[in-house]
Amino acid sequence: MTAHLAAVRSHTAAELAPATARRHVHALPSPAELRTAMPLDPARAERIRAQRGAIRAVLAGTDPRPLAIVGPCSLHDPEAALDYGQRLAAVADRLADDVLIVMRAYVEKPRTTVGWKGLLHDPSLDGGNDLARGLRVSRDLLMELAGLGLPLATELLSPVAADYLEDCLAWAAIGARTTESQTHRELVSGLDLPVGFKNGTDGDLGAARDAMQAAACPHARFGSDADGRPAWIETAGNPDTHLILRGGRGGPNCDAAGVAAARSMLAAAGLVPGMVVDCSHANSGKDPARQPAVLDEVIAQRRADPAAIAGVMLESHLRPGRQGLDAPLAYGVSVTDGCLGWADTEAALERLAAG
Ligand SMILES: O=C[C@H](O)[C@H](O)COP(=O)(O)O
Ligand SMILES: C=C(OP(=O)(O)O)C(=O)O
Repeated sequence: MTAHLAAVRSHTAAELAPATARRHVHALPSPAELRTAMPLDPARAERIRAQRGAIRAVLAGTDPRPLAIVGPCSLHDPEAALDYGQRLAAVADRLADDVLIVMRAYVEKPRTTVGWKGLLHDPSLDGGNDLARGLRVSRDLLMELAGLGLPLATELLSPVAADYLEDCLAWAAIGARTTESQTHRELVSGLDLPVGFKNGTDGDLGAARDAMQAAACPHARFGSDADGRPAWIETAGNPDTHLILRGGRGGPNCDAAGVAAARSMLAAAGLVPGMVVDCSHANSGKDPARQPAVLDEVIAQRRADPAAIAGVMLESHLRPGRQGLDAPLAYGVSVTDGCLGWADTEAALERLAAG
């Protein structure tokens, strides 16, 4: 050991990472501690492994059913999330021969500037930002939802948080704001689950293509081990990534011409053609009432060419629309992007299954 390293080791952790005027450091349990305190039972873990395989088969085209990633823009109320999950699980069972339904269980939200960042960051929805409680509440909710038998989807925003939640997930997204991030591409390279990369908020597809190529390769990255110690992590590369068309500043990109352009880009790069269309965000102009029309356009395209689009994403909650956090909250209404209500969601999934 060099004299310099010995000197560093003689310092306490607090001395090395002091609070400053610009930051205050709070302790968290390690991923191993949280997972040991809140273990996923073996039956659920086994089912999640099978769900990952089922999603891979749809994306590879060996299962002809469409994938439907459906659920709230964000989960803010565990009771409403479980109520929603129970209804979705019943529909997923009923339509299982014709559509593979996965629940959006988003506990982290990327923001354009600032705003509520999700249950994981602020479980009390009051700006208290108790991330330690956010981890417990989020893991508890994901485990309960997984217990309903639904495959779960989330956006992986904080690479640190992924270590605490990844085992509960059947699918993950890298969002439009982070698809270009090397850190997120390296994270995906080490994940053993299918992952969708969204096109950029400007509508650029190239960043998602580059992300898929980068994530398929092995990497060496900085991270921490299960006990929270700093670690150098070697990742093997993830072959199970795909594109998510979410539209961009120029408008939607999921019409037949947009899908054809995306397919030829993927083919030129030698990437899997199975893509997902996000019927919300810029493809609906953030107007939830337009999601069914976007879905119908996707269904028509699939009818003409079943291989054109592997799946869809819908933002949906128990009740339609959205609400702010500055007034008493109505039950089952999104606190982030506007969502379809339950009746329209069920009707949309039935059309997708019939299509
Ligand atoms: O899906 C959610 C939002 O579109 C995304 O988190 C950005 O939200 P914002 O523009 O309201 O910050
Ligand atoms: C934030 C989301 O989407 P995007 O990254 O496309 O804005 C989302 O799906 O919740």
